[in-house]
This record gives sequence, structure tokens and C-alpha cells, in this order.
Amino acid sequence: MKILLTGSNGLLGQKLVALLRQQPEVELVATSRGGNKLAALYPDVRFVVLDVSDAAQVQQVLAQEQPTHLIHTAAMTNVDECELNREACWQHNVTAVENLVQACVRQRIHLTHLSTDFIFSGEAGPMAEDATPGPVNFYGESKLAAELAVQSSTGPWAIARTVLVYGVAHDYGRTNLVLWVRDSLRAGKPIKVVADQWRTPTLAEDLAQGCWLLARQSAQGIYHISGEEMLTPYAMALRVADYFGLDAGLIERVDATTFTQPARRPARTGFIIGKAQRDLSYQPRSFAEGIALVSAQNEISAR
Ligand SMILES: NC(=O)C1=CN([C@@H]2O[C@H](COP(=O)(O)OP(=O)(O)OC[C@H]3O[C@@H](n4cnc5c(N)ncnc54)[C@H](OP(=O)(O)O)[C@@H]3O)[C@@H](O)[C@H]2O)C=CC1
Ligand SMILES: Cc1cn([C@H]2C[C@H](O)[C@@H](COP(=O)(O)OP(=O)(O)O[C@H]3O[C@@H](C)C(=O)[C@@H](O)[C@H]3O)O2)c(=O)[nH]c1=O
Repeated sequence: MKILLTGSNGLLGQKLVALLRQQPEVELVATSRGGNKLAALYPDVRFVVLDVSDAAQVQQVLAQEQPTHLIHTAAMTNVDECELNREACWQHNVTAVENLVQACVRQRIHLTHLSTDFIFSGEAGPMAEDATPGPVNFYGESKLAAELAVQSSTGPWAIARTVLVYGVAHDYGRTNLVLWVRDSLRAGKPIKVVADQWRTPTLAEDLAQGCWLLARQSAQGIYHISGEEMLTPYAMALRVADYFGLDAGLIERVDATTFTQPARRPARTGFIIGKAQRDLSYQPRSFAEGIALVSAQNEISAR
């Protein structure tokens, strides 16, 4: 197998590089639009610059590399920024996928595309793969349009939908719920955390494993790849405080209505992951195990 990965500097991208470089049957090509953040960490991994919104570059890189599989993680993932800058969001999240689909069809490349719980309205979670979409923000709309482009492909494809991903990444600007709660409490900073949203939070390593399982068997169709536990961000925050022995008194329980974010969030998402468990033997860690792994990784990088 020759796997070309997009978005290799991102949270999931980094975990996939770490996982795929260890698979003896895989020849890996990591790609990102900027310089390679993992160059020093994994000098053995081949890296090529690729901005997926540039159709000519997509065509040129895929023609040159001739992968058998492509895992597409790159996207504009700041939900509020997507709401405010819709043109850029569409270009990176939809036009880019149309470019990739075209090239994959032409070269018969198996495409694994990353999608989100935010394609749903959030009234009825946890949801199975065949639930009806209805995004409540522009990021969700863009990811749904991208899914439709993938689903209309005449080539082989899989869609991995996921939920609230957390983990530690190298030289990485964006934070995530577990790190944000831990770091705020460590700094003695009070935080407001919502108790009226429900999610099945996903450890980045588990998601990478799910994507690898899909690509390895050239799976076809939509798969929900997330954690298994339905939790509110408030409940997650309490568990993080407890694990790290931090002051839970700094966590204020609030409703989403108290936030004034540009983009609306769906209230109750979360996934039923039985299909991935059955078809792929996907087995995510518990949220407690995920926090423990995050903690161990930070200890290693602090040494
Ligand atoms: N994080 C989450 O909670 C969830 C994520 N997802 C989906 O999973 C996927 C992976 O997410 P995650 O790893 O967390 O996201 P990150 O934001 O960590 O990584 C996304 C990467 O995509 C890159 N990128 C953006 N636009 C382009 C482009 N035009 N060409 C090349 N690279 C580009 C970014 O580059 P740069 O570093 O330069 O900004 C970034 O490194 C995404 O498709 C996302 O929609 C779904 C549900 C939840
Ligand atoms: C900033 C903030 C977030 N939260 C909660 C709300 C939310 O459920 C959770 C994460 O908030 P964020 O704004 O970081 O993330 P958000 O943009 O809501 O998260 C999403 O990212 C995109 C890419 C996805 O595809 C989704 O699956 C989802 O995880 O934390 C609070 O409770 N208090 C806060 O001050």
C-alpha cells in the first residue's frame, strides 16, 4: 500500500504519521500546506508540500506520487472562523474535496475522508451512520457538502465521521478540551464549561487507528469513529480535574446560551459506533484511559 496523507501537521495528521510509519506494508507520503512540523521527530517519513485547495497542485502531486490510498484529514477546523469567513471555509473544506475526488477517481485511489458530528442538528444523539443530517452552522454545512462530493464519487471511498477530538500534538497551535481544562486549572484560572451539550469524545490515537483500519481494508461507506461514552463538556472537565488532582471548584457549570460564539453548536450529538466495532474491530479507549495517555505523553515531551 502507498498511502498519501493530507494535513499531516494537524492533530489527527500527526497521529496518523506516527502510526503509519510503523506499518511494514505501508509506504507513507505525508503532506501539509506548510513546512513539515514532524521533520525532526520522524526524519524517515517522506514529506511533500500540498495545499489541497490548489487543484493543479493536487493533480500534480497525486500524478507524481501514485498512491493506492489517500487519507484526507486537512480542513479548516475553527468552527467560528468558518462562520465568519465562509469563502475560505468552502474553498478548504469543499472545493478541496472536489479536487481530491476527481484525482482519486482518475487514478483509482481509495479515499478515506474525515467528517464530523457537526453535519447533524444535534437533537437526537447518539446517532448511527444513517441518521438524517441537518447542520446548524457553516462548518457543518461545508463538511456535509464535502461528504456529498465523496459519496457521489464513482471510485472507492470511505467516510470516517468523528466527534470532539482530543490529544497532544507537536508544535501545534490549536488546543482541545482536555488540554484547555488541564492548563486553565493548573494556572488557577476559572473556566465556564457547558453542561447542556453531549458528545462522545475521541482520543486522537483511536481515530488514527480507525482511519488506518478503514484504509487497510479499502472499506466502502460511512463509519462513525469516536469514543463510546456520552458525556457533557462539564462532566469531561470534572474528570480531567479529578485525574490531574486539580481544583474542580474553578469549573463553573453553565448553559450554552451563556456563550456568544459566532457559530451555533449542535446540542446533542455523539455516535453509535457499533458498525465500526463489528466491521473493523475498532475498539476505542475509555475517556479515563484517554486522559491517562495524554498525561503520559506530556510527561515524555517535558523531559
Ligand atoms: N478536531 C476535532 O474535534 C474534529 C475534527 N474533525 C475532522 O477531522 C479532521 C482532522 O481534524 P484535526 O486534525 O483535529 O484538525 P487540525 O485543525 O488539527 O488539522 C487540520 C490541518 O489541515 C490543514 N489544512 C487546512 N487547510 C488546508 C489546505 N487547504 N491544504 C492543506 N492543509 C490544510 C491545517 O493546516 P495549518 O496547520 O497550516 O492550519 C491543519 O494542519 C478534519 O477534517 C476535521 O474536520 C471532525 C470532528 C471533530
Ligand atoms: C471554549 C469553550 C468550550 N466549551 C465546550 C463547548 C464544546 O462542546 C467543547 C469544545 O469547544 P470548541 O469551541 O473547542 O470546539 P467546537 O468548535 O465546538 O468543537 C468542534 O470542533 C470541530 C472541528 C468538530 O468537528 C466538532 O466535532 C467539535 O468537536 O468545549 C465550554 O464549555 N466552554 C468554553 O469556554
